[in-house]
Amino acid sequence: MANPGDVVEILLPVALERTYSYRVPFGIVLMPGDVVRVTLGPREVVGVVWDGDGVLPASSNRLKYVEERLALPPVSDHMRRFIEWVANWTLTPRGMIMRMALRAPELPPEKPRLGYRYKHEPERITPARRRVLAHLADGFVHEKRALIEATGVSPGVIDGLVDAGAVEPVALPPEPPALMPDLDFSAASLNEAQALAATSLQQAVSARRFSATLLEGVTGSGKTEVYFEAVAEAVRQGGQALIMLPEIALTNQFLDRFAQRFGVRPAEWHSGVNPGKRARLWHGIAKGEVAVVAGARSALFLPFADLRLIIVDEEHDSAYKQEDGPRYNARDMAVVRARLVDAPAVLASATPSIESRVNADRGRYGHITLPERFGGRALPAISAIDMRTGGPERGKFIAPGLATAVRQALEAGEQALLFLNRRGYAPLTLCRKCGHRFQCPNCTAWLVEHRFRKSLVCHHCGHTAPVPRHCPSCEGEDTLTPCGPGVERIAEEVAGLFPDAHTVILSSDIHGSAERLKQELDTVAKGEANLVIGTQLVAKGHNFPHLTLVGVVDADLGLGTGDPRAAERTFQLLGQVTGRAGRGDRPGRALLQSYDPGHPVMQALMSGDKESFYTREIAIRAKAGLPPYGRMAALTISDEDRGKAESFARALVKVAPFDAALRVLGPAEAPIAVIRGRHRMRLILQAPREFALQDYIRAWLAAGPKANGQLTVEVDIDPMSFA
Ligand SMILES: Nc1ncnc2c1ncn2[C@@H]1O[C@H](COP(=O)(O)OP(=O)(O)OP(=O)(O)O)[C@@H](O)[C@H]1O
Ligand SMILES: [Zn+2]
Repeated sequence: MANPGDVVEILLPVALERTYSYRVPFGIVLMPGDVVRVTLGPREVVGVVWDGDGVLPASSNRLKYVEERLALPPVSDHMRRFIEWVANWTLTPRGMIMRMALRAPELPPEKPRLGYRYKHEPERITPARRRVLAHLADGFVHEKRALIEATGVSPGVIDGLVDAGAVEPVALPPEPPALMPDLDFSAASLNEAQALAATSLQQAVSARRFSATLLEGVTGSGKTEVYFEAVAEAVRQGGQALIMLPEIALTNQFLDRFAQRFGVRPAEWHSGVNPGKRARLWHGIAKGEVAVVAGARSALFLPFADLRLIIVDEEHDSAYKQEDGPRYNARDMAVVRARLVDAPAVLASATPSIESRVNADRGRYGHITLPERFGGRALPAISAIDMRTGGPERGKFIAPGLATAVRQALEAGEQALLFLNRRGYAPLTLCRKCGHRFQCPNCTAWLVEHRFRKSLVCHHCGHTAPVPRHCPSCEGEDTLTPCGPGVERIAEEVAGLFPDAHTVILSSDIHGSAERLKQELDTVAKGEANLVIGTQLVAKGHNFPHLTLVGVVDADLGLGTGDPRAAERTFQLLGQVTGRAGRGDRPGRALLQSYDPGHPVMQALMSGDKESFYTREIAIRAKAGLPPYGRMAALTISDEDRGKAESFARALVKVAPFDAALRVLGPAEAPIAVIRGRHRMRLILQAPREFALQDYIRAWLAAGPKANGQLTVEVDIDPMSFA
């Protein structure tokens, strides 16, 4: 506790490691975690009273005073430790992490909600007044907005009725930020395996201590139903639960399923929630009034008053890794947060990450499996179309075998999905006459043609240019040719093959808004569209009951990338997308178009022998010392001037402290050598599992050359993307 005149340490939202000393003014007492406003140079900033730092001697009498303590819930002890943990892990200044935890605290002044009640007939009556009075005739209090909507009158009409004393205004209590789930609304009757799994998770919640459990169940086995019961347990005990989802999976479908179980939707937390709503939720969560939050990565930093369970659904999803700002993996940080609050974490997936599988195999995580689909439904039968022998004619991308299967599905009144993880029309455009290729002026990347938008787009910096009529290099007319397919080109081919199908394309760039995309997903779920063409966003967690056929247009797409997780990712993505088939009454099947159907990933998918895939992949990782058997970090040094970036990277490598256990690879140009005009040099660090990688990097960077000008050094611990 700090009294007036005392010196306190304040953590400020700036990119510096240290805290700042201020003096406590008269009239207030400060505790660690209190949120305060202070001046920093010419600025006013919001900071948090921090503990544990060396306090400056009270004699330094030039210290400024804290301006005021804000009327916000203090940042809890848990949250402060979590902030320290994430900062330390990602090598990010603590203040920048703290900022994420204080993201939406400014509560807009609560607008008084007014309602109206009928009192007596006015002396003067008009048709508009009559409509209002008729609506109020039920004797209940009606909210102004709802009343206006229902009657179509202007607000003045209501005000007039109030002035005439005919209608009485009533103050309504503020709307709650989220409705309380009804635990007994409609519990699913679980099958035996599900019930066992649910009981075990409920016990973990009741134990009130940290545990981590991998909930591994095949697609359609009912993982969601099972973890809902654990959520119910946390709420039954008066606590809160957080369900984390890859952002795109926060669909109406998920929210509706929650509502089917609990009567209301959960509170949603992601970038699309409007600021007013966010602020009210944030405060409701801090007060413990919001019981269940379904959220994306950033939900980890919410100020839960009494968090008793964290679910990470689709835990293997690389969308959990934040790739800019502090580079953290929300799945891993969820486990950390659970440990700090002594609560269980449940990681759910049909195709777990190798990391989580190894943790489960070693007994560090609990392991619950659901080996079968719910309701006796079979997993889809998966087979390959060998593109070397059974491929389509030149310039086409759908093999005759796949076209036939689609036709059969459509004729049977079923739904088919063609999956290609590539947005746009064509990934490369070139001139047939002179060979000119369209490249982004800011990046080492080809421009992707987007035919719907009639433009060439860079997927790295967003650069957009109209598709020209002439080749800019040789002036040739109509010589430009698209190379390779994106989903739009598949849609074009499909339109020729199946002109009568009701086709939708699901791709993140087409729908404009998340709301529109949610609507499109709903039309698919309802079976209104019978032919779906989609990128990876259709793969994640959706339940399309009418879907019986999945065709993977290019199953080899993710394999040749040199990324140590290429095989794992491909296995997960294809396992996920093929798992959309046959979830309803009719059995499903999937066809993989591949030039290498003998590849272990294709073989594992076709045989359904998931275990042999994991065994093999884990052995490869162990042998090569790759994660999770070894640790990795990537340093990206970038500058507008290539020479500067390169000489800085070389200078850095020269001063790397020697350690026999550590390997420093590079510097080498990053695979995408230039992004947004910045040249990127890459260093990769490989170390044994127990190596204190963060400490090493911290010491190294502190001793190394100082970044100046606009040169930046980005550190990525456990990198997921090597682009
Ligand atoms: N006990 C149950 N009673 C009724 N319906 C169930 C039950 N268990 C699962 N289902 C239904 O089976 C379907 C698949 O369940 P769910 O989506 O929970 O599976 P999942 O394992 O999460 O799948 P995925 O990994 O593919 O996302 C859903 O429509 C769900 O409502
Ligand atoms: Zn670009």
